[in-house]
Amino acid sequence: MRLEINNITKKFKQKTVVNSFSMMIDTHECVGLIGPNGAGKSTLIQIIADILYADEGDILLDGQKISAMKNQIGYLPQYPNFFSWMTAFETLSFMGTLSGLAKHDLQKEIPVLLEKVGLANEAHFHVGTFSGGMKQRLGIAQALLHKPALMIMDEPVSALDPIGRREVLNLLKEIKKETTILLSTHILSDAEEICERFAVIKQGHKIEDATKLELLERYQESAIFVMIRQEDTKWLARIEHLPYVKKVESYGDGFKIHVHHMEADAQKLLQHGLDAQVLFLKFEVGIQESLEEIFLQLVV
Ligand SMILES: Nc1ncnc2c1ncn2[C@@H]1O[C@H](COP(=O)(O)OP(=O)(O)OP(=O)(O)O)[C@@H](O)[C@H]1O
Repeated sequence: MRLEINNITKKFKQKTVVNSFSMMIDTHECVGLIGPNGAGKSTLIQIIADILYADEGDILLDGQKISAMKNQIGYLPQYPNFFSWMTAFETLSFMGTLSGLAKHDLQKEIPVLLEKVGLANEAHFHVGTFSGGMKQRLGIAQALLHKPALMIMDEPVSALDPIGRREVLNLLKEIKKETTILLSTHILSDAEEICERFAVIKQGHKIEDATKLELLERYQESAIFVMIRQEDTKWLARIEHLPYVKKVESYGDGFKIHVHHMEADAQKLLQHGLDAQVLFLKFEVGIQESLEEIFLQLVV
């Protein structure tokens, strides 16, 4: 399976909310579409799910227009809508029939799916009695009914409480073993738990598309973290004027020393400190930012 998102642009009146967005997703990838509120995630997701038309560009699945490949896609909207008076079983049966699945296949498949999403014991309970997490798991079951090759989910966990969030994230970890996933979220830690790759969208533009490792490497700061004794802090005033030191600042329990060329300058700095009889309690080369910090730098 290969999903190609080619130069998608979407305008609402004069406002461009998705701007020449391109990306490729291959089988068994789990990609997080990350962006702040209003970045254009839902709009893009709906275009991929063929619910909304793009003004420009096209979406191809295995080289075919998405409209001809809809049966390969499972879509979970941001706010799935259910009839509260139907049971979970009836809901899946109703939705399955609407999407053209045969009744006898549904009778066999629905119990398997309810088991998979952890709702086997609630199969005959009314959806109106379900928690947010249970409804979202039912939504996932519905999206999986026709065994899609690609699952597209719009903010699947953002609105849930911690328990519901945990239930759904655990379920997604299982589903990703057999299905390709694209999910949108404005909460990076949700995507971080299940996705290996992140596409960052800001004001409709794709501003980053990288794996976790690539992001961490790309945004690693050229800085050295040192912890020294109080009596050695006068050394910091001396190094501020060295040509290879850009800036010295307080950082946590110690100091961050920004340099030009991390490894070479770290050697020089260490030597300089040792010559000045500084006792280093900690000397760390390269300060690793968290993904959250990188994301904030990108979108703010
Ligand atoms: N039908 C519409 N008509 C006019 N403007 C719209 C419409 N749908 C979305 N927008 C606007 O497009 C922009 C992007 O909205 P979108 O819902 O795609 O963002 P999002 O990244 O999913 O945000 P959120 O996380 O808040 O759902 C917003 O400014 C929104 O107000």
